[in-house]
Amino acid sequence: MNSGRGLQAAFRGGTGGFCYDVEFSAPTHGVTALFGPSGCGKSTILRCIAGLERAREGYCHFNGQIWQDSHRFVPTWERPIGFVFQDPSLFTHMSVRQNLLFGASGGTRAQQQSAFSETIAMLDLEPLLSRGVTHLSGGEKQRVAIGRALLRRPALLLMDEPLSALDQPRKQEILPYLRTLCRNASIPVVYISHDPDEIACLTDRVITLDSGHVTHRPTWDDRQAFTPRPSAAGPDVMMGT
Ligand SMILES: Nc1ncnc2c1ncn2[C@@H]1O[C@H](COP(=O)(O)OP(=O)(O)OP(=O)(O)O)[C@@H](O)[C@H]1O
Repeated sequence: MNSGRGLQAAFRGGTGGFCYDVEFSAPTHGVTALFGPSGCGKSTILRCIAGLERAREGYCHFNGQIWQDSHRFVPTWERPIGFVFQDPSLFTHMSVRQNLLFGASGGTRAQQQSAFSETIAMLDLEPLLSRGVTHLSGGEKQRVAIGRALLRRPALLLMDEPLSALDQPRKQEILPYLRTLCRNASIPVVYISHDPDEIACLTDRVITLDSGHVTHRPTWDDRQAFTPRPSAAGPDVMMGT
């Protein structure tokens, strides 16, 4: 495994009776899916990348920074990541604007204001800014959660089935926003889903998992400039290297 740019990860361990042993990498651009049936270990592996789970043996490098190896384990709050979960977990005593600004970081005041304007435009949040979050629809809450994660200016965005708690109409409502985000954001994304349509619509390459193991992984070349794929094309799924 090289230690260049992008994400390089290898985790071996167990949670309860479940054992995993995976190795994969992802480039610095576009959306990499972790895909597989329910219970195959997608969330566990994403939690390992985030440092929310500590694999017994683990290796995780991102853009040359060591997040985990045999000597060190960087805690979650020191990893430059944004995390969007299935449950938006918003602060119910705060307005949409306050939720978005919570934890917003990095750059000058002008850069923060510009990032805020871009994010609310991309996710169409302007009409919601002064509202409380309790009575937002599921899709609106998830848009706020995505905006909040982006405003932390993460170097890597981790998304764990962000649409799975939504019914079909809410999914259809939020998919265009996610598609825009995935195409426009310059942040690499690792995206979990077990929905093939979502994977085809949103992601550029797919790592498939089964029973805690990688069954297929794509090849990629980070020296090539990233060209967003036309929306009609499917993601790059290739046999394991
Ligand atoms: N804290 C835990 N204690 C015991 N077992 C766990 C724990 N967390 C996960 N597991 C088990 O590990 C396995 C993998 O779970 P994980 O949530 O990573 O799968 P997944 O592929 O994300 O599933 P889904 O698509 O249903 O969310 C499952 O069998 C699950 O029951």
